[in-house]
Amino acid sequence: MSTRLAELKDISIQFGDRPLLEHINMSLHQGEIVTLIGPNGSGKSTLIRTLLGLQSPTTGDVIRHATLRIGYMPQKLHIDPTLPLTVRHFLGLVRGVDKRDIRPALEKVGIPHLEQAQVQVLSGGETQRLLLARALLNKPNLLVLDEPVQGVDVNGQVELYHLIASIRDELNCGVLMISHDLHLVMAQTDTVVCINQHVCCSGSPQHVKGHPAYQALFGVPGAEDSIAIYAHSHDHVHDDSGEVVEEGHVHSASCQHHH
Ligand SMILES: Nc1ncnc2c1ncn2[C@@H]1O[C@H](COP(=O)(O)OP(=O)(O)OP(=O)(O)O)[C@@H](O)[C@H]1O
Repeated sequence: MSTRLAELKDISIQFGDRPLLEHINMSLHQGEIVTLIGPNGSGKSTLIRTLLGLQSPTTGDVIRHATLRIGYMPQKLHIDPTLPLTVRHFLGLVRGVDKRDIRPALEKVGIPHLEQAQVQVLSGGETQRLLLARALLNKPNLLVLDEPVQGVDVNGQVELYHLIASIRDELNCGVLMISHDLHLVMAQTDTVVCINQHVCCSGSPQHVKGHPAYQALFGVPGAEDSIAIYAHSHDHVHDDSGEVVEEGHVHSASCQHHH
């Protein structure tokens, strides 16, 4: 059994009187890649922010192992476009960074040739690699990646997921990441957690892909017409057969949370 790094225990989050997350349980281990998947606005980033301590849960606990060191890759790079800033300088801004670690981090993510490039001119894929390099500078044992393949074409996404898996192999770190495409990420993930307010289903990618709750949200593989990942409207919820339920969440035997 690998070392447990962190645990989310019965996390619920409410904004005003709107419940966003309900009774989420999740564990993160050394050497394991966990992928969070769920519709837009389902609370994935909020859950990650809760793990990071940036968001307080309404109820529930975040348990962090004493040795936990998180390397966080945010969803977006916010940089003033008029500010001249090289890749090397950008990484040098990380608090407590040892400048000797910059070059190896860039090598690890495959962009050492961009050390002197301006960050504003990087392509989508290069920008994501830079953010990944920054997350690695802290010598983390848990990488937390909020949509690491954002703004990258399909081939680039596959490459990035391979890169993340090879970094996991090399560092034996844990990884928690958000993805929008189970099919692209499934070869490089150990565990998938599908959330839509609560944990709809979780387990191996194969298990989740075949689960009715996943299929209700993302469509049945092969039935192209029913795939509606981005067109999905969330003013309603589904039960596990995919039926639309007007109000509230309907519990069923496949729900993996406490009733
Ligand atoms: N501090 C906050 N106060 C009020 N509402 C918030 C707060 N933080 C997040 N929300 C709301 O919670 C919802 C979920 O946001 P979140 O970014 O966690 O979803 P997500 O699953 O990561 O979405 P996406 O896939 O679109 O990135 C959004 O409607 C957001 O506006």
